[in-house]
This record gives sequence, structure tokens and C-alpha cells, in this order.
Amino acid sequence: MRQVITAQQMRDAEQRVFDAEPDVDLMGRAARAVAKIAEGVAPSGPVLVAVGPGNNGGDGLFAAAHLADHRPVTVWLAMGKGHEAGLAAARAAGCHVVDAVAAAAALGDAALVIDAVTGLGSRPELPTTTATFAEACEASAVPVLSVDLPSGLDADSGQVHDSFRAQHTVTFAALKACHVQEPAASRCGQVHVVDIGVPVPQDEGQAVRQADEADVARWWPRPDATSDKYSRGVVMLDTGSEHYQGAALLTVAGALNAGAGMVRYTGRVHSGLVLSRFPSVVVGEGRAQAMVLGSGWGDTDGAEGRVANARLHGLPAVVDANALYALPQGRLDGWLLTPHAGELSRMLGCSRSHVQTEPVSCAREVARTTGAAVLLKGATQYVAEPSGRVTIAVPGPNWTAQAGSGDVLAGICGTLLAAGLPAWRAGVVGASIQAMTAARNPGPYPPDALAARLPEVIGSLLA
Ligand SMILES: NC(=O)C1=CN([C@@H]2O[C@H](COP(=O)(O)OP(=O)(O)OC[C@H]3O[C@@H](n4cnc5c(N)ncnc54)[C@H](OP(=O)(O)O)[C@@H]3O)[C@@H](O)[C@H]2O)[C@@H](O)CC1
Ligand SMILES: [K+]
Repeated sequence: MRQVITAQQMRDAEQRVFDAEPDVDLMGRAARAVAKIAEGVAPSGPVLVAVGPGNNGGDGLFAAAHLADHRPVTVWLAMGKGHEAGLAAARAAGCHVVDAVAAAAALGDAALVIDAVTGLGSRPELPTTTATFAEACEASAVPVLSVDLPSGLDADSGQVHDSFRAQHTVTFAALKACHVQEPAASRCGQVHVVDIGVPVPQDEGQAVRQADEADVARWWPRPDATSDKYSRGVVMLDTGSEHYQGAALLTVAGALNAGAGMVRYTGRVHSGLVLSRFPSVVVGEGRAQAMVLGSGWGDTDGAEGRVANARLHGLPAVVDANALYALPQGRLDGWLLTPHAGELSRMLGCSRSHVQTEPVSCAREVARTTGAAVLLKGATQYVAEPSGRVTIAVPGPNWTAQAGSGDVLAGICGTLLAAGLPAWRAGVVGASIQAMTAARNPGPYPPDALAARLPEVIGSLLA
């Protein structure tokens, strides 16, 4: 699990270090880390460093000075000035300081560009010359290493503006939102988090973290010698409708391939269809440990009654699609709601673009008011708990952006709930395993084909 902090939290943490140890050289530590990673990305050849006026530029200038020790380094002061001591060090080390025209020309020979224009102090709308240089970098084959973040992004947001597009980003102490929230995250390339001796305590209630594959492996429920179908977990699916019959099959595929002890099907799709594809399914209500509701219901009648009936069972439930608009009154402790941005916006009565701009606060709001965990699906998948804590699932490729992925995911999460995982963890683990399966099977696999590959991914993860 990796922490995600805000720019202000980073600045506060840095200030605490300075208060305790006024002479500490944090910029020196940051610069050494940048130079080391630069050597790994491009071990030889000329380096071109684009430098801004603040401390991000200072990191770049001291890194330039290290690198100039044994290879040619060109420095461009993108906004006409740079950190004074850093610039002196770079000049003393033999860096060649050039203007914008010469910087553009130097790009042709560069083995690496270091982007140290702006970092935590980055405002949207890069000056035109910098934006043009960033475009030229992108059009060239030269790798870009961004210091702290690709200049032009906002540290605390996943939104994109004119910015550099990096193959590697080196950041300090902890991840920031732009490194993990799409679409900005895609501009960061591989993110290296380096320890520069700045501890970053977080307010646990408002924490944002990103799960990794080791968390998924640790949390995945494994059967043992005492297991039977009930102890592994029985999940009851009320999914699909006459109009969306496939949703029944997709939720069953997700649930079974995630390892349910048993799947019961109680939805309105003809049981013969379900059984012809999945003969181990048991049709009709019975003993179960979790339910899945709503996937593929469409506008069918009686949503409120069906959700209320689920509540009477007293079981944790995954609530998906149209069932999200039929939530019963009262707290839904132990339930997992799985909206995408459009569904969450309808639940909140706001625009979809607002959810896309403020995904964390929107997911938190619904979790707080309902008492359920909320898995907000999309290119980045967030799980908010009623406490305010948010966990981002392991990211995956964009191929899963297709009809039916959400149905499979609801089934997977139902199995995990039935196995006894708390709702938030079922959401994180379910969304992560689907993304990991897509990452290990790159290409346009339809959701049922990816569901069929879950067992081998789970098996190799736990091996
Ligand atoms: N905090 C820490 O723990 C540590 C921090 N460290 C490093 O310091 C970095 C933060 O430094 P920072 O605060 O000086 O801000 P930084 O990102 O250099 O930018 C500010 C300058 O850029 C300018 N500017 C911004 N956007 C612009 C735009 N669109 N267009 C034009 N100008 C723009 C802005 O102008 P202004 O807004 O003042 O007009 C100002 O002059 C941090 O990311 C990390 O690399 C490490 O050394 C060690 C530990
Ligand atoms: K930068």
C-alpha cells in the first residue's frame, strides 16, 4: 500500500524537517536521487535539463551539476531565471546554459531530457515556449524524466493541462494525486518514489492510499483443508433482465471465476440459459453469505422492492447499476456500491464532469451518507469508506473500458464479500484483480473472456 499525499501535506512535512534541523539539505538529497535515476534511464550521452524559476528547477540544476561530472549537460532556463545556488553549481560543473532556440536544437542530440520546470508549485497553463518545448519532446524519441511531476500538471488533481509527458517521474517522500489519478497518471510514466528523509504522517480518516499487487495477494481469500462451499462463501445473484440477459451470465462468470464456494442465481433471466453456460450454479434463494443486485436490471419494475428484500436477508450486498437508484433508507453498513461516474453523478444530483474532476470527494460523500463502501469505477478506481479513507485499486490497461466489465466486476466483488472480506476491501481487491487480469492479457478481450482468465491470474498471484 502506498500513501498519496497533497502538496500541502508535503510542504508541511518538509517544514517540520526544517524546523527540527535548519541546515538539512533536502534539495541536495532530491537532486542526487534525480541524477541517479537519470543514469539508470539513460546511462550515457548528452542530457538536456529544462529548468524553472523555483525549487523544482533547483533540484534540476543540482542534478545537472552531478551529471556534468562525466557527461555533457545542457541547461535551459525556461522562464529566464533559476535557483541561484543551483545555477552556480551547474555552471561550475561545466553545464552549458542556453536559450530556447538552442535548447530545441539540443533536443536532437539528447539522450535524456530532465523536466525540472515546475513541481509542487505548478500552475495550469505553461508559458507558450515551455509548452512548445514539451510538445517537441513528446514528438521526439528522447525519454523525459520529470522531477516531482510532469511540469504543467497540478499535483493534487488527475486532470490534465498542457504539460510534459514523461517516461519516468521521480517524486519525493510519497505519491501525489497526479501520479495515480487518470488521465494525469498516464503522463507520469513510471513513478519512482524516493525517500529524502521527510516523514509524511497522514490523517488516517482522510487518508488516500494506492493498493499494490502484494496487497491483493495478501487479502485474497484462500481455501484451506477445512473449507467447504459454505465456508468459502455462497453468493446470491439477482442480476440481468429480459432485456439484458447477458448481465446474468457475466455476473455469474465473475463470481465463479473469482472462486465462489457456490453461486445461486435468483434473477429474472431464464435459468436454462444460465445453467447451459454454468452448470454448477444453483437456481433460487437459499443459504448465502452475500448478494449482488442491479447489474443488467435496466429500467425493470420493482427495483425498490428487490433491494428492500435483499436488505431483509441481512447480508452484505454489492449494489450495481440501476439498483443504485433504489437504495433503502438507513445505513447500509457492510454493503458495496459500484457506480461509474455517470451513476454517481445521478446519485449525487451533480454533473458527470464534476465527478470526473472531484472523484475522491464525490465517492467519499456517498460513502459518508449511506454508510456503504463506494467503488467508483473508471480509468482510476476509487474505494471510499464511510470514515473518509480512500483506497485506489491497482491500475490496469484501458481495454476494460467496455460494456459488461462492470457486470463481471460486480460478480467478483460478490464472491469476495461472501468470503468475508469487508466491503471496502472486496471493492479494492475485485477491481484490482480485474485490472491485473487485463494487464496480463493485453488486447481487446471481451469481458467474459477476461473473466475466464481470472483463475490463472489468481493462481499465479497466490503461488
Ligand atoms: N516540498 C518539499 O518537501 C521539497 C521540495 N523540493 C522541490 O521543490 C519543488 C517545489 O518548489 P516551489 O515551491 O519553489 O515550486 P515550483 O514547483 O518550483 O514552482 C514554482 C515556480 O514556478 C512558477 N510557475 C509555476 N507554474 C507556472 C506556470 N504555469 N507558468 C509560469 N510559471 C509557473 C512559479 O511562479 P509564480 O506562481 O510564483 O508566479 C514559481 O516561480 C518540489 O516540486 C520539489 O521539486 C525538493 O527540493 C525537496 C523537498
Ligand atoms: K517537473
